[in-house]
Amino acid sequence: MTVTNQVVAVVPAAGIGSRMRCDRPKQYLMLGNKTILEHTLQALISHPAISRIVIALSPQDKYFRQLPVANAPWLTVVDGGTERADSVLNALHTLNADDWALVHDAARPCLNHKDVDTLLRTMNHSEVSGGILATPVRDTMKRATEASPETQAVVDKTESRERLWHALTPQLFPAGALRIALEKGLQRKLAITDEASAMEAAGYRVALIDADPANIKITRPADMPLAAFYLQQLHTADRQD
Ligand SMILES: Nc1ccn([C@@H]2O[C@H](COP(=O)(O)OP(=O)(O)OP(=O)(O)O)[C@@H](O)[C@H]2O)c(=O)n1
Ligand SMILES: C[C@](O)(CO)[C@H](O)COP(=O)(O)O
Repeated sequence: MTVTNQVVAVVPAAGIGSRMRCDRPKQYLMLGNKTILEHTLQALISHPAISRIVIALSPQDKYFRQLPVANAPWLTVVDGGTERADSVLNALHTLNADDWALVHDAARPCLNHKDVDTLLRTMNHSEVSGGILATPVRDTMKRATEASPETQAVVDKTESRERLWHALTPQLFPAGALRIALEKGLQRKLAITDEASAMEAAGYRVALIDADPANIKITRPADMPLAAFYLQQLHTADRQD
């Protein structure tokens, strides 16, 4: 794959944010003077390698059209699907097969450009088919026993954290190969929770890029003050660069 092929950002933003337990989908919660989604879109479109973003929105989304970015010329909107993978697949149908798809969660606004630069360099590595931002696990990992929501969770066993990483986003793959891998993974009813899992199931090698753990996915209420802090740190660093 050559670097002249276009890099298109794909942003799955059709979730309801149930774990955030708030009055709107979490991507529309405010962080400072913008919504989480606006911060994420800005982090992507301000990178020099990204000229277009395809965003997947819920067909019932009533918030997005109120945002100034809704009419951006570099933005294509598609319908999201039942699962995140369905939303990504719908977006991929608007890309050329030889585009590079840089898939990034709407719920991850604290993305820094240095990590994107490192990820883009995997496009030139012949021994992998793409790559993902990731961070090594730091804590001891416990597997719980089967339990009902009412019972106290107890440890079944301690899992080895040897070579164990948290997968983050963006995840970068050739759009054509990713589309086929996602279609096959969904047909096989595999648990496709990120793009890499579909590519792995299709037999591809995926690079792990050791990235800034500040690139958190805002999932639960406790993530909001942390994301606000990391965004402030990012903007301070940008002003100093
Ligand atoms: N059918 C879906 C489900 C999720 N997403 C997006 O995928 C990203 C990561 O998903 P997650 O953090 O799980 O978001 P939600 O599904 O909204 O959260 P929850 O699981 O708490 O409902 C989010 O930007 C979300 O908007 C999507 O585009 N389409
Ligand atoms: C894609 C992802 O952010 C990588 O960690 C994660 O799999 C999304 O999972 P979710 O359950 O859809 O939030």
